[in-house]
Amino acid sequence: MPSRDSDIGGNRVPATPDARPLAIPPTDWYCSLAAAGLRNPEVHGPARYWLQVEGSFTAALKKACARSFHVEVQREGFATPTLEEARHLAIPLRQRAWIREVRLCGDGAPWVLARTIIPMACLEGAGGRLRHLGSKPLGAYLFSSPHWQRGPLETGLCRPQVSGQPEIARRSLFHWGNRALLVGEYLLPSLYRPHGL
Ligand SMILES: C=C(O[C@@H]1C=C(C(=O)O)C=C[C@H]1O)C(=O)O
Repeated sequence: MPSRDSDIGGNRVPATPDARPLAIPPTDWYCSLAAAGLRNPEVHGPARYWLQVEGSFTAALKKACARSFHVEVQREGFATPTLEEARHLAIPLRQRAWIREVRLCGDGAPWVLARTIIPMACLEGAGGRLRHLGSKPLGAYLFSSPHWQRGPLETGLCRPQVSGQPEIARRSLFHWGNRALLVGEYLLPSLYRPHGL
């Protein structure tokens, strides 16, 4: 499996010294909250609200902020998705895609890590804008377009390797005709356990 850390070129943003502990850990995906909840009861706790947000996640996070919301691009560029991601997107297994990893920050602190796989077909025509989002949230683009439709949400259970990494995640495909991109959102405990409970 290609290394996520080494093969993203293009507009790669150098990792900041504190980026490592917040890297996205390997994740198992479940089609229902109930199935994931059998393995991690936290899915049924305060994280449940965030796992079920149907509209723009960015908009929901902005509402939860007392002061400010911002997107920090960790890295983005052409790279090879994992085999599981390629299968999920039904694209050729070694085909490169535009991969974007960001931190979604509320009131100055990282709340969510997000990894988006944008296959070549999505970058054609108007989709070319997806390579130039910078710190503009992807959700603002997806939810303001009449073309993109979200598929069902899956719940992820992460296998954190270092403390402080996300433990719970969600992801879904967004479809435009026969094109699809994959958005994964990895919840940091600071989002649903704000007082470290
Ligand atoms: C898909 C959305 O976009 C959000 C913004 C992202 C980005 O800027 O890369 C990634 C995942 C999101 O949670 C959303 O707001 O629902």
